[in-house]
Formats: sequence, structure tokens, C-alpha cells
Amino acid sequence: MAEPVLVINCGSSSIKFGLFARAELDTPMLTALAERLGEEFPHLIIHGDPELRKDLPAGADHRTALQAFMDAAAHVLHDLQGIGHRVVHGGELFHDSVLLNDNAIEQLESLSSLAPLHNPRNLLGIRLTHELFPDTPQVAVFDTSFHQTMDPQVYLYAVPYQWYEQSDVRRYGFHGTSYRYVAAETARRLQKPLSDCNLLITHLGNGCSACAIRAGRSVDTSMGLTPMDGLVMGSRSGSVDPGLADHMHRHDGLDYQQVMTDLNQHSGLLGLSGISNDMRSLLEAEAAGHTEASRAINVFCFRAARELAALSCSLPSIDAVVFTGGIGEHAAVIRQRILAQWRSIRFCLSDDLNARHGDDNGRISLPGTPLVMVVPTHEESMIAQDTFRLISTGARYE
Ligand SMILES: Nc1ncnc2c1ncn2[C@@H]1O[C@H](COP(=O)(O)OP(=O)(O)O)[C@@H](O)[C@H]1O
Ligand SMILES: CC(=O)OP(=O)(O)O
Ligand SMILES: [Mg+2]
Repeated sequence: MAEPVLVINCGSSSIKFGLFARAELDTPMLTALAERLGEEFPHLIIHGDPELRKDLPAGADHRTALQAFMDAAAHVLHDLQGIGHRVVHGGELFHDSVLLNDNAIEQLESLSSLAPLHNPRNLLGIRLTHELFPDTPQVAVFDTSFHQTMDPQVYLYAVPYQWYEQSDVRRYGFHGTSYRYVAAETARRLQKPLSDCNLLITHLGNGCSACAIRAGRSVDTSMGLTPMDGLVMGSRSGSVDPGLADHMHRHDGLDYQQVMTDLNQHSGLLGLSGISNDMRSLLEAEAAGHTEASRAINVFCFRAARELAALSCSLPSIDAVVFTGGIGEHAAVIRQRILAQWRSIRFCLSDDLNARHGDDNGRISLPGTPLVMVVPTHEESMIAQDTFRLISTGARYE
């Protein structure tokens, strides 16, 4: 058997795994998903050998899920050529994917506070696999890399310039590996070179963002210094007035750390509804008449539309609006409600195509109206591609 690459994609509420042979990046030998981590009913599903569905203990975290996968799949995890990890924040230190060594891992640790729901978990995966496979090369693929093409006028905040020069305060953008995949896949479906494509893509998962792609390159995106900015997310607030921290301190005595924890973990869909961070649960609750669920969903949809409309400023024209991520790919009614909020463009979805999550090309809009598509993301495939590439060049981080 060809020596495969194992990919580990730690998201904020899920871990996705893939085992890839070099020649088959579109069709992994094995895939696995651990989801609803930290919630009441987390579970692990493996497709391949073994075929497995296993409930994890209530509240199970990323560590438990990683270990459960490693135990269940141990018999296929041999002769690995490499292991590719999603790492969310690369900061100013990492502009492209990198073969990891102790020095790179140490540098990564310094970025953890900028993505507290992600980088520590990404490092957990790196450390665990290093213990299990000490001689196997490991590669980090960063969410931030794809957005390196943004111009200074886009990535600079209007704060004292020394903050950028001395403390790397700027907008970085995230979900870049997803945008890289979805942009290329959309171009393929449109039968156009990527360099001719102007796209607005929104990645709606537990973390949510949107990206303007001009001539195939990221020119603006909704997330900033950290993955808290922009859209409303599962448990993150998205953009808020920075004056809010001072207000909550004076009014309720919250210290800065508490405000940050609340904005990261107790806000977004969860904070607004008091029910769940998961859109599936909220749609069920809304159908059962819970107005708190509707409140959260309405804010989510309005804010997504507003960010998309704002990002459209960066594009000379829009070839397609594209939905991806767990919500973007599976929640037809959310796609419809977001576009209904964007009143300056008259989107006309086909109810039938939207309910089916798109025709063969992912189109969900009626012919002759602005093109809207659903294109499933495949971050794992991009990470596998970079992992094979870096292993063959062998260039290590200095
Ligand atoms: N069938 C579905 N209908 C509505 N929302 C869904 C569905 N499946 C997944 N989701 C949403 O997608 C989220 C997970 O998205 P995903 O992109 O896989 O996660 P992560 O951000 O952890 O990588 C869930 O939290 C849930 O809100
Ligand atoms: C960057 C980010 O929010 O990632 P995820 O959607 O996987 O949580
Ligand atoms: Mg994700």
C-alpha cells in the first residue's frame, strides 16, 4: 500500500481526520469526524476501515476525541509518510505551510493567545501524534496563509501604527485553507481559470467568516487579528464595539479576562439563544416555537448578509456567492434567510435546488439571476496536498 498521509483538522467544535494516498487527494482512504465536542452528545464517526459510530462521554473535549480516534484507527495508522495539521493562527511568523521541528512548535506556542479556541488544540494534536509517531514528519498548514495577499489598506487597523510595527496588530483572516479549496473548486465548476474569478465565499461552521476573492486571490475577509471578528458564530460574538469591555467593567465589574471568555465562549448563537451553539439544535428549537432561537438565528443571518455586502466593495463584479462549512453546506433555510436580508441585490433561489443543496455544480439560484452556489469545503484535502509537497522538498523551519 502507498505510504499515506494522516490529516488532523481541529476546529472549535469538531475534529476531522483524513487518511490520504498521494494519488487520491479527492478520495481519502478513511475519513472521520468527531463533532459536538464540549456539548451534551459528542460522537465520533469513522468511514473506512473501521466503519464506526461511537458516542463520546458528555462534554468530551478535543483530547478525548483525538485519543478515541487514534485507538479506533490504530491498525490503519502505520507506514505513515507524514502527518498534516490544520493550525489556525500563523501570525507574522508563518506565511506558508511548514515542516515542523521543535523551534517551529515553540514559535507556534507564542501564538496561542491569539486563537485560544484553536491553536492550543492544534498543538495538542501535534504533540499527541509526535508521541505516537516520533519519526514521522509533521506539517502545519495555516488558516492565515491564504489571506497574505490582502493589501495594507485592508489589513491595517486605524490604531497607533507602532501597534502594528511592534506588536503585529493587524487583520490576518482565517479559514484560508477552506477558501483556497473552495475557490479552486468553484472555478473548476464555473469552467473558468481561477485567476478570472471574482467570488464572495462564506464559510459558516461553528466559526463563521466571509472572504472576497478577486482574480482568484483573497483581497478582504471578515475575521481580523483573532478569529473573533466579523460574523456571529456558534459561541463567539463576532464584531463588537471595543468600548464594550470598559462598559461591562464599570457596569457589572467584569474584568478584562472575563469579558474575553464571555465573548469567545458564551456569545454568538449560544449567548443570544441561551439554548445551543449548534444551528441544528436552534432550528429544531425554532420549529418548536422557542423565540430565543429565532432571535439568535435572525441576528446571525442579518450580520452574515451585512458582512457579505461590505466585502462586495472589493470586487468589480461577483461571479458567484458561495456557501460552505457545516451550516453553509447543510442549512438551506439559513442560506435563504441570509440572502433575503441582502436587499440591494435581488437573489432568487430555487426552493428545490436549495433544499437539495445544489444541482450537480452546486447551483441553488434560478437561471438568469445572480449566481449562488453551495460548494462543500475539503480542508483536509488541501492539508494533505501541502503535506506531500513539503515532505518531498524536505525544507525544515529554521
Ligand atoms: N445539517 C445541519 N443543519 C444545520 N446546521 C448544521 C448541520 N450540520 C452541521 N451544522 C452546523 O455546522 C457546525 C459545524 O460546522 P463545521 O464547519 O463542521 O465545524 P467547525 O467550525 O468546528 O470546523 C455545527 O456547529 C452546526 O451549527
Ligand atoms: C477559524 C475558525 O473559526 O475555525 P472553526 O470554524 O474551525 O472553528
Ligand atoms: Mg472548521
